[in-house]
Amino acid sequence: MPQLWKIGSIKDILSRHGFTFSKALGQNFLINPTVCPRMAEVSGVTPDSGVIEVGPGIGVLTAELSKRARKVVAIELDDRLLPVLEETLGGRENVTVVHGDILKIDLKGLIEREFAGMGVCLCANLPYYITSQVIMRLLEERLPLRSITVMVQKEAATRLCAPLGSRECGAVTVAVRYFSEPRVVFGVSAGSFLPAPKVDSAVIQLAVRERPPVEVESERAFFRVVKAAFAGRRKTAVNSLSMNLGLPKETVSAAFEGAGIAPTARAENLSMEQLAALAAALFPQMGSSQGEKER
Ligand SMILES: C[S@@+](CC[C@H](N)C(=O)[O-])C[C@H]1O[C@@H](n2cnc3c(N)ncnc32)[C@H](O)[C@@H]1O
Repeated sequence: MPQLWKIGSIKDILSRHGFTFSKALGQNFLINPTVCPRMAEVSGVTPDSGVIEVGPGIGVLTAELSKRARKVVAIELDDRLLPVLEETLGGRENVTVVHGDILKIDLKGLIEREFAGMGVCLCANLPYYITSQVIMRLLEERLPLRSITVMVQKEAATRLCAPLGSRECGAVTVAVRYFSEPRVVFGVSAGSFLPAPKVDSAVIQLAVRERPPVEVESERAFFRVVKAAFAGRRKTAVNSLSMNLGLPKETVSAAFEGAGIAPTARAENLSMEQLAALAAALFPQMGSSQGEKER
């Protein structure tokens, strides 16, 4: 097993395999030797738990996770990295590398098959082009994950962990807070990666909630309202909801009045409870979108 943390050996492995970085696959590999142990340390992984990693790259984080977990399953899309991972992680018996796409793979089945009887965490330096999609998939499917610890771009970290009511808050912030309690754990400079991206990064952690903080009759209606409210950032929430849900302004205004919300409020001023109250009031008037199923 080569000493992975040295930049020289990382470059050497990659050049021996003729590997070139793919920007399209978000390939910025960690070369700062302190980041992976720190991430693995805060990930919540224990000797009796399992961990899923998205995009192991050449396996620097995987190796740290394998020292602390009972089992690691690392899902990598780029088949060019499979022989590299065979070289770097081949000797580790508690690591399984799966060739697949995190957005398509059957994660529920994988967890049942690979981690029977274990608590499971997810820890990854995410490919940034699919940050929100990956996080929303993990949360919406209600996978039995204890926590999700991921490296994301600094701006994404701020947005995903923003408190409701702040300027950075968006529809994805509400969704993340509905399913989890998020926090920024530590910042990571752009120079910690090869190649160095243009922006800094941060590790965030989502502690998955057992129960959402508000009760909603229909999650579909709730998230349609959230998306519609935040879709017109410079408009009042009444105007955004009316326009994006195709409802008369009077209907939306009445829902605001009924919930005791000022008609001038913007989406970022609304609390989770207020968004839930609006969804409950507007739900009977909202036609269902094609192909969407009630939960
Ligand atoms: C930011 S790099 C992280 C690599 C490594 N974990 C590290 O920290 O050095 C993202 C990794 O995700 C992989 N990847 C990109 N899209 C993916 C997808 N849809 N499913 C699984 N892996 C993917 C890339 O090939 C790359 O290995």
